[in-house]
Amino acid sequence: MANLNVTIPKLKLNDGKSMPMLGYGTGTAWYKKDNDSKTDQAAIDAVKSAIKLGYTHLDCAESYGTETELGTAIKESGVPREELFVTTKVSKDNINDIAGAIQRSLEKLQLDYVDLYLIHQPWFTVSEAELQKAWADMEAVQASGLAKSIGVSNYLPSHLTAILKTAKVKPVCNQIEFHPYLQHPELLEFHKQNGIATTGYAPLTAATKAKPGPVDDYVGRLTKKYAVSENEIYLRWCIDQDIVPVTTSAKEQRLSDYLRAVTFKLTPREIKEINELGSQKHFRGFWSKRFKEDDRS
Ligand SMILES: NC(=O)C1=CN([C@@H]2O[C@H](COP(=O)(O)OP(=O)(O)OC[C@H]3O[C@@H](n4cnc5c(N)ncnc54)[C@H](O)[C@@H]3O)[C@@H](O)[C@H]2O)C=CC1
Ligand SMILES: O=CCc1c[nH]c2ccccc12
Repeated sequence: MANLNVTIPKLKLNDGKSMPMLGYGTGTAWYKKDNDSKTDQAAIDAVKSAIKLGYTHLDCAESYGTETELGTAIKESGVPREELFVTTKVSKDNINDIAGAIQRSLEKLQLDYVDLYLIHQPWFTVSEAELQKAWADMEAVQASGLAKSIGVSNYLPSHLTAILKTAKVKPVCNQIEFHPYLQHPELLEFHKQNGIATTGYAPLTAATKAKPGPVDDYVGRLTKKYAVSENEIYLRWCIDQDIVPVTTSAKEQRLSDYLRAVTFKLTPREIKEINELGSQKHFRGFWSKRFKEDDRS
């Protein structure tokens, strides 16, 4: 397998830290843990392959049940801690004990700190005051040094507006589902106005879950032009818009292929064409019951 020896570019965050612009996720369809107390060797091996290939941005969450495996993989990889960017997320079960949740996550991860700590979803804190309290608890985690940066996931403009009213520290990012069939133009504009970076999960949806679709033919032509697969076009389409895609696979070949996304650049016209074609279809693969049917933000 070709090790491309690529350099993954970094995105500067609003707190001065930097995030590698291609993430490797550990909470996905390929990995389903049937017993939370058992360590899964396949998951450890998959993360180690990713790190060996050059992935440094590693995305996790306490809900995934993979923090122990991620921690073991990091340790066994031998890569110095400071070369990695590790994210985990607090789950709804622990939203009233964020201080305890980060400690437990760090223990499983065998780390002294995470680079990024996120609130996984907003809807369990229904009132504005509860959203604000949870965010203040995140700020305390950052002040304690256990998370270098703090952010949110699956937040809508209304949730962000609520926390920004009382925030001492702005979220560095909002991790949202992002692909041509879920482009969130208003939310992205809100992020831009407030200096909040966008991290995009499920970036390969148009190729893996939402076919056939209006972008298929055009993206097919781009695969020939750039001699890459559809997956890399979708990853590059994110990166070229300063959106950090978080993808995954247990297959080493696929992980190696994804890295080609940092070896070429789409033109502004190609990005615009994918945006326009993609807007003709709406598809949400995650949390659809939590978002209102008509909510595309
Ligand atoms: N914050 C949140 O609420 C969420 C965060 N995430 C994070 O994002 C990460 C990536 O999410 P995904 O939806 O998996 O991203 P994705 O859209 O990049 O899909 C990756 C999946 O597609 C498969 N795939 C790639 N090419 C394929 C092909 N040609 N044929 C068939 N399958 C193919 C891969 O094997 C892998 O299972 C997660 O591991 C997690 O860390 C994911 C969902 C929600
Ligand atoms: O965060 C994204 C969705 C997801 C993937 N695996 C799990 C496990 C438990 C909660 C959520 C998720």
